[in-house]
Amino acid sequence: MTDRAAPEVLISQEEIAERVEALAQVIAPRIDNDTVAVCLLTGGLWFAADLTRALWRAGRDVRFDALWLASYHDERKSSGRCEVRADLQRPLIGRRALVVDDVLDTGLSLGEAARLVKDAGASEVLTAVFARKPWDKPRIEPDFVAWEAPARYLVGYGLDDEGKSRGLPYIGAMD
Ligand SMILES: O=P(O)(O)OC[C@H]1O[C@H](OP(=O)(O)OP(=O)(O)O)[C@H](O)[C@@H]1O
Ligand SMILES: Nc1nc2[nH]cnc2c(=O)[nH]1
Repeated sequence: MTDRAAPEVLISQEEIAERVEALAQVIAPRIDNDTVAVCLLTGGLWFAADLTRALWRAGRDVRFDALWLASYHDERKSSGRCEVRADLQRPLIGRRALVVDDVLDTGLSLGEAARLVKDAGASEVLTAVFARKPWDKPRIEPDFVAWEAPARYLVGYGLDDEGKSRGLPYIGAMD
């Protein structure tokens, strides 16, 4: 196994948990139990798992679905294209959707997901990201943001370095 330099911790495991809990309190009044949480795979999995459980504590037992999109592959810069690797599994017609992802950078992935969800017939599309990076003109402004991140290459809490480090319980910077 090759040892790499540990990432610089930007937000701790404890602070992530606090922010997810606080965000669920803000989101809960805007959704109902018929809302479908749409997790963007792969990176959104960790935040979506925590957020849906925090929403349950806030009184909302949402439905769950996932959409697998890929844009960065193993690069640190967006390819500018968003590939749909797997589509939604459940009917969305007439239901409110809450699209959940780990990070908003250029906004290409979240914007594309919101469009796909709307095209699938959702009555309303809300979007939530854990981290928002300071991109000049993102393609979409998320409805809910847990943490304003710096313009650095983030890893942990779903964010990967060529597939590694998604399981770090904190978010760190690699650059
Ligand atoms: O706002 P953007 O510039 O589109 O960047 C954000 C997207 O980048 C990452 O996905 P990636 O394509 O790396 O796939 P992954 O979910 O498998 O990590 C991340 O999970 C977001 O979906
Ligand atoms: N791992 C990772 N993926 C991203 N996709 C968009 N921005 C980032 C980032 O900072 N880190």
